Amino acid sequence: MTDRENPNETAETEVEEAVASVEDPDFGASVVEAGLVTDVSVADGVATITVDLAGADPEEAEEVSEAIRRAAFEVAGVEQVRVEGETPDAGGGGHGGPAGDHDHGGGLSLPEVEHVVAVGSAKGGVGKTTVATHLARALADDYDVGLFDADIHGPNVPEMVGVEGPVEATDDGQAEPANVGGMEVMSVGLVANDAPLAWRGAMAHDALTELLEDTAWSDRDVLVVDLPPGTGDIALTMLQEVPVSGSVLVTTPFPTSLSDTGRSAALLEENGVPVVGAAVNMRGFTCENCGHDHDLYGDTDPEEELGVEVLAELPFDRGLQRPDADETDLPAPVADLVSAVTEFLASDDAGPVSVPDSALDIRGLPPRIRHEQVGEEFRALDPGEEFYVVNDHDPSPLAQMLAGEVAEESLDEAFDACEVHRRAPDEWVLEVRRAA
Ligand SMILES: Nc1ncnc2c1ncn2[C@@H]1O[C@H](COP(=O)(O)OP(=O)(O)OP(=O)(O)O)[C@@H](O)[C@H]1O
Repeated sequence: MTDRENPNETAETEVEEAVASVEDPDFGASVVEAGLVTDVSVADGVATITVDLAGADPEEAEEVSEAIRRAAFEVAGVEQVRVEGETPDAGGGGHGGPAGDHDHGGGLSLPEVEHVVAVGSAKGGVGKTTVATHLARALADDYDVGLFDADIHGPNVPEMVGVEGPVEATDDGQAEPANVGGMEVMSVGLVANDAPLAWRGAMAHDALTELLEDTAWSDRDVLVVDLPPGTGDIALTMLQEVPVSGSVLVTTPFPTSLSDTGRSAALLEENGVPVVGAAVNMRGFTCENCGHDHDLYGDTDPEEELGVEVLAELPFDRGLQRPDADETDLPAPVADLVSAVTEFLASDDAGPVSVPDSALDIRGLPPRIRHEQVGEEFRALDPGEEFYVVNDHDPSPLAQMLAGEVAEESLDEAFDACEVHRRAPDEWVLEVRRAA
């Protein structure tokens, strides 16, 4: 540290003084003295004022936020004002911080992970772990990959990849993942055997998400998560809390497995979990003696039954029962799956699992303030510049508002790109690029 003055210090003092002129309606004192303003910062002409209005009446909170904004705008050099923090609308749990830190307001924080791909199945024993481990191992040829075994009922991943627990703890108390040829692996089956009670009943979900979050992952391009079977309780909650880029469903071609998996796909989509498609496992087998192909479950049409794309069809083949660590040529169906997942991750559909720190997080702000802040920042954009807004519900109407009211244009004229992504039930991202 040097003694040099913070170049923004003067601006911050001025903004604080301006904001201090706003009165707390309950006590008639300055909002600063009343402790309703918890932080003021100014950088590049953007003043960010953090407030704690969780205890205020919603209407009053809206008025105070608006008065604070207007006061800050009066300060010379301030071009944009952000009011962030806790308001009554946020239910006491505001989301004021930057959106880029993967904090999902009750969700999981996985700052080291670029993309999470969840592998799940509506039924047990259909080959979910087999598919998840093949996928992770094959992706690890080109990417930094993590594999998390969230299957508390049958944590088979360690056996599939040939590692044993218990894993060690790092100096700061995190669980050190096992390293399998550069791929990092963590499993319920790798934690000490003397703590299994937490893995049952109501506590299982908390214990599982804690293990995922408290694993000392290095920077990972992709984290493959092997989910517990079913899409009830643990699996669905897990999917809602983890910032999942895409999920892969595993099914056999058996009719009931297909109909259950189709329902699971619909449920996931309804809950904002993107479904990349399905891997149909044990599609048929080639007899070692007669050399003929046999269909194990009859002639079903998985794609029609599932309502999602079939990414790969894996035969019943003992050679597929575990991935080969030294494999140079991927089995064809595994290669199909990997290329479908890779293509998805490179597409816009995978969404911004990480959004930039500059994103405007309007969750928890009173509605009028939300619209004003979004409009103001959009007006300040240069042509071709990108803009991210994080909201707690579908921000599509905001895009309409920006195009119509702010730019007085149609959506196509206003934006070169306009995407809505749902990262978690209460975390939606609007990503627009202003027309060049
Ligand atoms: N394509 C395949 N060919 C041959 N055997 C397979 C294939 N897929 C899975 N198996 C075998 O079927 C069994 C169940 O597979 P797996 O453990 O992957 O299923 P799962 O859906 O993860 O099960 P669980 O619900 O218990 O977690 C394993 O013994 C596995 O080796």
